[in-house]
Amino acid sequence: MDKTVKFSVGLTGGIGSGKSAVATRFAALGATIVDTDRIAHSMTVAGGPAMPALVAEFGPEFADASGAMDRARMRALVFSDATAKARLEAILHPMIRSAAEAAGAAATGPYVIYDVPLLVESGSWRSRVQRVLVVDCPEATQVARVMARNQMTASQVQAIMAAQAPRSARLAAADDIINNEGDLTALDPQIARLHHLYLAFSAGTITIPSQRL
Ligand SMILES: CC(C)(COP(=O)(O)OP(=O)(O)OC[C@H]1O[C@@H](n2cnc3c(N)ncnc32)[C@H](O)[C@@H]1O)[C@@H](O)C(=O)NCCC(=O)NCCS
Ligand SMILES: Nc1ncnc2c1ncn2[C@@H]1O[C@H](COP(=O)(O)OP(=O)(O)OP(=O)(O)O)[C@@H](O)[C@H]1O
Repeated sequence: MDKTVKFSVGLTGGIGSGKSAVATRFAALGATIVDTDRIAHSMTVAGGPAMPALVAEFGPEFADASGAMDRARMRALVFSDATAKARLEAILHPMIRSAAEAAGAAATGPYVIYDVPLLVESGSWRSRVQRVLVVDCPEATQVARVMARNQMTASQVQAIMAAQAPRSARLAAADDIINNEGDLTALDPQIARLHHLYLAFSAGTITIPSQRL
């Protein structure tokens, strides 16, 4: 591994699994977090760098009156039409990847956590991180949490889950797993243990298993 590149972890999990809750806690311990959902949002605000290409591809009705992406309209389209989802991703993913890499290169923490919902689905992300950390909870818990957070119906949440890798595929790709079935306080000891492991990897006092290099 290039010594100038910081040790990096790809944090992933299905919608509503608890990635943001986990990332916030790692940040409190000093890790640098690069949140690809947040980057994606910044690309699609009014005047955002992806907006000209999105309007050209999908039409002006996919921008709201301010010029930002109409997220509800785009969500309804892409989670019922796989081709439209691929067209959206073809515009956004390269932009998200390069902004995420720039943020990672500027990291001030001892290691970097890239929060990437689609890490298992995307070969290019898997090869960019040294370690894959999966946040896991039962699918019924994901549905309940997202329904409560976003005022969505169960079938709307299930349509998004159907567009993501299955739970079994994510678990098979994991180097580390955080179980988020319980309450939020159950995260803390799991995160403390992994933080010490990642500090040791980043300091070189433990060797990273070769299959991740
Ligand atoms: C589809 C969009 C318009 C829905 O917007 P919305 O505000 O409702 O959701 P938000 O962006 O906050 O994403 C919430 C969650 O949806 C899931 N999700 C988002 N995009 C995708 C996708 N392309 N495929 C599968 N799941 C997705 C993730 O679990 C994500 O954490 C938006 O997610 C989007 O622009 N997606 C394309 C960019 C992308 O792939 N982002 C994922 C991170 S790289
Ligand atoms: N252990 C928990 N107990 C109760 N609520 C939780 C727990 N973990 C997360 N939540 C809540 O569930 C919702 C989803 O969590 P969070 O936003 O962290 O998931 P996420 O994986 O980042 O979601 P997304 O894929 O949509 O970005 C939030 O409202 C959060 O507050």
